[in-house]
Amino acid sequence: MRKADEFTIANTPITSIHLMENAAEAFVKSFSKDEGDENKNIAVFCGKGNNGGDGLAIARILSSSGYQNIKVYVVDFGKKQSDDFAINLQRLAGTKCKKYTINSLIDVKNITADIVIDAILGSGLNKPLTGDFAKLVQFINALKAKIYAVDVPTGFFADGILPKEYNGILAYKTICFQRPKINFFFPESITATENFEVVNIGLNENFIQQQHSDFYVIERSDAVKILQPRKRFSHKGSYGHALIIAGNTNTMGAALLCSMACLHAGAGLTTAYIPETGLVALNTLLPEVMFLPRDEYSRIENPSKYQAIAVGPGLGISEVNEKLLERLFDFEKPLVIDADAINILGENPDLCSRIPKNSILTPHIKEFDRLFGKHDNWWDRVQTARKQAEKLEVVILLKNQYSFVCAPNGKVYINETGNPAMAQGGMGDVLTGIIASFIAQSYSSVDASILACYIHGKAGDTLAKNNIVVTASNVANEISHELKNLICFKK
Ligand SMILES: NC(=O)C1=CN([C@@H]2O[C@H](COP(=O)(O)OP(=O)(O)OC[C@H]3O[C@@H](n4cnc5c(N)ncnc54)[C@H](OP(=O)(O)O)[C@@H]3O)[C@@H](O)[C@H]2O)[C@@H](O)CC1
Ligand SMILES: Nc1ncnc2c1ncn2[C@@H]1O[C@H](COP(=O)(O)OP(=O)(O)O)[C@@H](O)[C@H]1O
Repeated sequence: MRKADEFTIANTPITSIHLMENAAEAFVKSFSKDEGDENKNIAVFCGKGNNGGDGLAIARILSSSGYQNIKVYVVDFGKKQSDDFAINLQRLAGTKCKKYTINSLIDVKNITADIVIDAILGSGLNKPLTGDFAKLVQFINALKAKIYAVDVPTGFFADGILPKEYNGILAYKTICFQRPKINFFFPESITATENFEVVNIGLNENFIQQQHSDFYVIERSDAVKILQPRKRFSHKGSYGHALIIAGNTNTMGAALLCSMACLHAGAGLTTAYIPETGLVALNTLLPEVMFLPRDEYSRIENPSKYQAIAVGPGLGISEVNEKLLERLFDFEKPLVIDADAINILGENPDLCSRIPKNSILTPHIKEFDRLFGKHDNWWDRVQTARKQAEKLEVVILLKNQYSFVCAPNGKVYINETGNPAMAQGGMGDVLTGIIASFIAQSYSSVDASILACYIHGKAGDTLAKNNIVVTASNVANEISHELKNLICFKK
């Protein structure tokens, strides 16, 4: 992002001070949607770098937009000021904002505020907070004001391993510029900021796109690009046959949910390879899905007739299922590997080298750590996922509120759709069914994973507009509708 700032400044008529003005305006636009009351006491804390420069410009723009009670606190603990900070300090002089300087902690004693705007340190943070900075931040957090952070909460590292003990600003919301910081996608960031919003500040988009980065946020346009319309004269054979190997006596629901999602995501044919005890439920709930009986003696006679095979949801961990997984590996055909199939691999790590290339593994955090070892932070976990995806030549879809699709070429696609209403059992089974469906329809493993993640979360988002909780079967039923909405964006 720094390079993009520099490029924009050097190659467009935009100067760095203009860019700062854009950033401040974008911040105020978002802030004033949330905080319409112009009489609240707002304290803007500004460091002396560019983050502080943003803070000064924000205070001025808020004041000229009608906010009445703005106090600006310049944090002067002996750091050098940036040029754009200095310009904005001059510009503040003509406004109604009251300005104070904090040279030491003695100066903060009587500060009170309803709202704090934190512009002390932003993306320039290069070491953990200590000394006066740490104490000041502690004081601000204790004000119990609603804190809005500018670009990054002070003390929060935008990328890299987050320190175990976070001692930075506890923001209600961070309004960040142009692109989200990678660390916002990790659960550890919830301490630093409850929410974040990305606002456009006019950085050169072409340049950002050309920059080398292994991390991409999945956008609707990506999903639209991947999704293919159903063609004239096509028939069920055109959309592939998916085999769902899932379910057990007590966990038949997993097989049903997975098959249901596979159906609604458009596979031409779906067969559930489940124990006989599931037959009645399958026929009752999903008459379109075919049945293949599974017991310890059964074999998949003709694997080549399936364009996609998913294995694992509710399968159970047993020697029989371990053998089943080994036989599947012998087919040397990409698989969608979820839940107990991953747990079986966790218990038999030697099997990993036999996973067919281009398979897709869909672990949640616990399954991931069982398979690849315990991790105590998400940054490392995602790095391991990347390494393993490259080494095993598979896609690893690490599931969470934000899921990470780690491709065999080292790229990571971050999915932003989905919400806490979806935090209920069976949701992952649905995702597996959707992926299997897309593989059956001939999408590549990476494309199928990206599209499935996006549409799964999008379905959850639509349903969460009117429901506090969204069940897995609701999501499965919504998929086809979401795909139809998406295809409408295709030119
Ligand atoms: N570029 C642009 O055009 C645009 C940039 N924008 C804005 O700029 C922000 C980045 O600004 P920035 O690079 O000036 O860094 P910033 O976060 O203000 O801090 C700098 C100072 O922090 C210090 N420091 C570091 N760690 C520390 C610690 N632990 N404890 C104490 N001090 C510490 C470090 O000093 P040092 O310790 O290295 O001597 C340095 O002096 C970005 O977040 C966005 O808000 C927008 O306006 C859009 C246009
Ligand atoms: N808070 C959330 N926000 C977004 N997605 C969520 C959230 N909670 C769960 N999900 C999604 O639901 C799925 C849960 O998967 P998993 O834990 O394997 O479920 P199960 O094993 O019950 O089927 C994942 O795709 C995950 O991304």
